[in-house]
Amino acid sequence: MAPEPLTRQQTDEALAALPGWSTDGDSVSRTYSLGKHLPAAALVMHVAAIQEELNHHSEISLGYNTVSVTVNTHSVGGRVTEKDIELARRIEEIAPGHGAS
Ligand SMILES: C[C@H](O)[C@H](O)[C@H]1CNC2=NC(N)=NC(=O)C2=N1
Repeated sequence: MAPEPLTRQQTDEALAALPGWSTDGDSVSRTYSLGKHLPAAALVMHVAAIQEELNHHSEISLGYNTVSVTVNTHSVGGRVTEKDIELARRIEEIAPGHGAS
């Protein structure tokens, strides 16, 4: 069953517990800074593994020492759902271990 889109207020409330994450109303996103390129690339791989586990996938981009993640739920027409918040929470759990801030 497809998840229900969150209202903007529900999204804002969920992101209040996820510092650094923001929303434009249609997706949630965060950019992480890391010291160097390879640790940033390692974070991308770790996020990719989590995404496969959750079967929920972000747009993720790798810079020299940055990783940017943007996600919404395609199956409900590109709206924010609890699945996006769950992915954001999971990324927050592992990002500090990569030296990301
Ligand atoms: C068939 C497969 O389960 C779907 O395409 C999954 C895969 N990953 C997904 N990722 C995101 N962000 N939204 C989806 O609706 C989605 N659906």
